[in-house]
Amino acid sequence: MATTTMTATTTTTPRAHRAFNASTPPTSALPALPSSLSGRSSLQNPRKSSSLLPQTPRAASGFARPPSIARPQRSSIPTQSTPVSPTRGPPEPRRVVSIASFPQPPQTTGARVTSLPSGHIAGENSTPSSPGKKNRRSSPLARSQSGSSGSLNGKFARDSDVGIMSSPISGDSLAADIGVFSPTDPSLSRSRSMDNGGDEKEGGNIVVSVRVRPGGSEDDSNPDWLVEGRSNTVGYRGRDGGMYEFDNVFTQVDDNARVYDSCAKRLVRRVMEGYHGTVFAYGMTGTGKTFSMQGTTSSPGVIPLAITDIFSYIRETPHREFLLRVSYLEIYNERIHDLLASQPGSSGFVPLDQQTKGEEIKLREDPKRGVYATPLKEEIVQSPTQLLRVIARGDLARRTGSTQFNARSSRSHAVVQIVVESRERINGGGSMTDASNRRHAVNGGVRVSTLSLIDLAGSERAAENKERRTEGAHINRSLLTLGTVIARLSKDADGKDKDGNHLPYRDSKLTRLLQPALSGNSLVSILCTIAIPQGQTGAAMTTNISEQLSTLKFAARAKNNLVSHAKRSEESFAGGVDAGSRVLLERYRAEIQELRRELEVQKKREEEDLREREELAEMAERALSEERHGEQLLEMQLARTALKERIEHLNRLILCSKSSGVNSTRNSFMSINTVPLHNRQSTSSIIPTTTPRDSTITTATTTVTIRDSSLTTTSNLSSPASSAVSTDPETDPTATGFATLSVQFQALQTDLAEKNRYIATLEKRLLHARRSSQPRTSFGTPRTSASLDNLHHTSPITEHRYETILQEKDQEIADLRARLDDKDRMLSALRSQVRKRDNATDVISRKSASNSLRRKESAGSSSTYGRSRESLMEVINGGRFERDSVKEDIMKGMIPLQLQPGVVCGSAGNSPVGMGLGLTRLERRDSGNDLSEAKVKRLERRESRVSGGVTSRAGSVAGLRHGRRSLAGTPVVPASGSS
Ligand SMILES: Nc1ncnc2c1ncn2[C@@H]1O[C@H](COP(=O)(O)OP(=O)(O)OP(=O)(O)O)[C@@H](O)[C@H]1O
Repeated sequence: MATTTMTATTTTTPRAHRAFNASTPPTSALPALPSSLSGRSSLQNPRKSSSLLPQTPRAASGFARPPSIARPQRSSIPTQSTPVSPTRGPPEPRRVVSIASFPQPPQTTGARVTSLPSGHIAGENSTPSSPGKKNRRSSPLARSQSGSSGSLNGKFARDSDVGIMSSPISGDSLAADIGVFSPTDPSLSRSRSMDNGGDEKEGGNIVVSVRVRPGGSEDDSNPDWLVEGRSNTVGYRGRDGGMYEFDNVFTQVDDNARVYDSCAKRLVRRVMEGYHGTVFAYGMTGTGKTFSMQGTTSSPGVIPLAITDIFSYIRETPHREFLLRVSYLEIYNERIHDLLASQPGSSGFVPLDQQTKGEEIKLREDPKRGVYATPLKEEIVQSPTQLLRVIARGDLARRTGSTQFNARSSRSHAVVQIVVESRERINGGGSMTDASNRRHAVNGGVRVSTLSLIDLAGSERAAENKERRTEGAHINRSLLTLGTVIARLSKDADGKDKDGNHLPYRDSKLTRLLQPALSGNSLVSILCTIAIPQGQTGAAMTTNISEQLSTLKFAARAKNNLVSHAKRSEESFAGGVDAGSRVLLERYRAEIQELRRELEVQKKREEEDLREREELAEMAERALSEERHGEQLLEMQLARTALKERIEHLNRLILCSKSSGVNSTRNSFMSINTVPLHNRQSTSSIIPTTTPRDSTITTATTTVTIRDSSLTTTSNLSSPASSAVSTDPETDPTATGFATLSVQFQALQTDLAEKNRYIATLEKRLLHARRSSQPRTSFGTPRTSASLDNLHHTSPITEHRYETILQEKDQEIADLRARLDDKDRMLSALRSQVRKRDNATDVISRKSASNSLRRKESAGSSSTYGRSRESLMEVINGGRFERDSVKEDIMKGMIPLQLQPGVVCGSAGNSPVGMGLGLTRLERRDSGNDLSEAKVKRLERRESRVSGGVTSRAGSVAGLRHGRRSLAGTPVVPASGSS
C-alpha cells in the first residue's frame, strides 16, 4: 500500500521484543510484571543505558506548574540536584553530557520554524543521578537546567541514539523559546503513587506518554526537536515550542512491546484486579496511533499484548474465576457503529463507499454502569486467539480511508471494550476446568471491570477530498471537545471545571463515551503520537509542526489536569442479580448450576433407562438361554438315550460274546442257543463292555456252530442205524440239532427284528438331530443363528461331542448293518440247512427203505441186490435230491459225515478216518473228501463189475456192510480184509 512521504520512506522498523502471531498467540509465560513503574531501571532499556546518550543533569525537584498551556513557562528551573531515592540504592554513575556539547545545527535552517536562542540547555557539571525512572521523571528539564551552567555553549549535540539534533540553548533562552510544560510535583507524586501500587490514592492513575514515530529517511534528525527518552522529555525549539516532560517518552527506536510495558501493562493488570482502565492513542493522522494500538504481526501493539496479559493473569490467578466479553464499536461521523455486528467484505480492506453502515448505537447512562452504548454486541471469549479474532474481525469493518499522511487512515474512533467479570473461588488452587473445583466455587460477589482500548482517529487540518473533509471535521470536533474537556478538568472540582460548571462531555460521542474515564472513575493511560516533521517546507511544515505541538499540548493538559480516583469495583452478589443484570458470570454460574441439575436428572433418567434396558435384555437373554437350554436338554436327552441304547446294545453284544458255555460243551451250546437272544439280557449285567470287533468274532463263531449243526444232518445220510433215532426229536441228537436250528433261527429272527427296530430308532433320532441343527446353521433367524453361533462358539466341546456322537452313531449303524448282513447270511445259511435237512430226512427215509430191501436181497437173491443197488443209485442219481448242491456236496465229500456230534467217519470200505470225541467244530478233511470221491468211483467201478461178474458182488455187499457198520459206529474194518 502506498504511503505518504512521511511513511513511505520509513526504513527502520523497531523490532518487537517477542514474536507475535495473531493466529497463534504466545502460550509461554510472559515476563514478570515490574513491581512498580518507578522500579524500572533505565538499565532495562539499552537505549537509555547507552553511554553514547547525551546525559542530562538532574534537578532536585520538578518544575513549577506553568501558568497556562498556551504559553509555556520559561525557565523557572530549580538548581538543586536530584535526590537519590533511598529505595533505589546507589545511583548509577552517569556520563553527563551537556546539550551545549551537541554539534551545532546547520546555519541554513530554513526548515526550522523558529530561531532558537543560543545558550546551554544543560550544564556540563551536573551531578550523577539515579538512572531510575522515578528520579528521571522528576522534571527532567529542571534537572537538565539545574545541572547546567546556565548557558548553552552554542554547539549542537547529536543524540546518536535518539537521532535528534539538539541545538545548544541557554536555559534562559530555552525557557523563553520552548514551551516548557511539565507536570508539576503534585502530579508527579500522583504518578508515583500508582507506581508504588497505591491504588486508592487520588492521583497516579493517569499515565501520559508520547511516542515519536520514526521518520522516513535514514537521518531522522531535526535540530529543532529534542526527544529524550531517558528523561522522558520532548521539546521543540521553534515558535510555540517548548520542552515537555511526560511519564514516558518513546523515541523512534522504541518498539511496541516497550510502549506496552511502560504505559499499559500495569493498567491491564489493575483492570484484572477490578479497576476500570482506559488506554487511548491520540495524535495527528499518520503518526502511529493504530500502529501502537494494534501493531503488526512481528510487532504486536497494545491491544494484542493486553489480551495476552489478560489470559496470563487468569492463568496465574487460580483463586478467581473470570468471564470475559468483548465489544468493538467505532464513532464515525458522530455515529456509533457496532464493528462486531457489521459484515465486512471478504477481503480485509473495505472501501468506505462499499462499507455498510450498521445499526446506529445510542449512548445510555446508568448509575451502575455509567455511560454505555446500546445495542451493542458483546461476545464472550475464552481464549486469546478467540479474542484476537473477534477484534481482527472488527478491524476489518472499521472505516479507513486515504489521507494526505496515511494511505489507510482510520477515519473513526475505534473503541475495544473488554469487560472482565471475576469472582473469588473458595478452593483457590484448582483448575477452572475441573468440575469438582467449579462445584466448590464460593457463591461470592462478582467484580466487574472494563478495559477500554481506544484508537482515535487522527486529527487533520486540511483535506482535499470532501469526504475526508467531512470526516475530518467530525474527527476534529470530537477531538477538540476532548481537548476542551481535559483542559477544563480540575483536579479539585470533581468532574467539573474549576468554576464548578459541568464539562461538555455531551458535545461529542467520544467525550460522552470517555466520560467515566475522564471524570476519574478509571485508570487512564494516554499515548500521544507525534512525528517529527521532515521534508516539508513552508505552510505544510508550519501546519505539521503546529499539529505535533498541539498533540504535545494535549498530552500536557491531560497529564496536568486529569484526575483519577479510581476504586476497585464493588462486588455484586448473587442475591441482587436479576435476569437483566450485567453480571453475566453470576447468571452463567446460575445457569450452569441449573444445567448441572438438569444433567443430573437426565443422568438419573438415563441410568434408570439403562437399568430397565438391562433388565429387559436380561429377561430376553434368559428366555433365549432357556430356549437354548431346552434345545440343549433335548439334544442331551437324545444323546443320552442313544448312548444308553448303545450301551445296552453293547452289553447285549458282550453278553453274547462272553457267555461261558457257548463254546465249551454241547449242553451249554444248546442251552445258550435255545434261549432266545433277546432274553439273554438278564445275564448281561455282569459282563463288562466289549468292542464291536468282539461281537463280530462272536457272530462268526456262532455261524460256524450253526454250520456244525447242519453237518449233523448230512452225516445221517450214511448212517442208516441212526436214521430211526433221528426221526425222534426227543432222543435223536440229530433231531435235537434240528430243534436247535429252529430255535436259533427264531432267536435270530427276533434279534434281527430288534436290531431293525433299534436301527430305525437311531436313524429317526439322527434325522431329528440333523433337522434341528440344520435350520440354525443355514436357514435360521438371526437370533437362532446367533444362539447357535453362541452355542458353537462358546461351546466347542459340545459341538465336538455332537460330532463324535454322530460319528459313533454312523459307525454303529454301519456295524449294525454289517451285523445284519451277517445275520442275513446266517439266515440264508440256516434256511439252506433247513432245506438240506428236509432233503436229508427224505433221503434217509428212502435209504431206510432201500436198506430193508437190500437186507431182503442179501438173504439170497442177486436180483434183489441188483434192484437195491439200482434204487440206491436212483436215490443218488435219480434226481430225488431236490437240490443239486446237496447232491454235489455229498458226492464230492464236501459235507463230512457226522453221525453224532464228535464222531467223524471216513468212507465205507476204507480205513477209519478217526474218531474225535468232544469236538464241537469239525474241519474239512481233504482225505475224507478224497475218500468220498474214491468211494463213489469205487462204487461205480463195482457197479460195472457187478454187471460184469458175480464175484465182485460179494465185495460190494461187504463194502455196503462195512458202510452200514460204519454208520452204526462200529470199529472200522478194512474193506479188503472182509472181501
Ligand atoms: N513506530 C513506528 N514504527 C514503524 N512504523 C510506524 C510507526 N508508527 C507508525 N508507523 C507507520 O506509519 C504509518 C501510519 O501509521 P498509523 O496508521 O498507525 O497512523 P495513525 O496515527 O493511526 O493514522 P490515522 O490517524 O490516519 O489512522 C503506517 O504505515 C505505520 O506502519
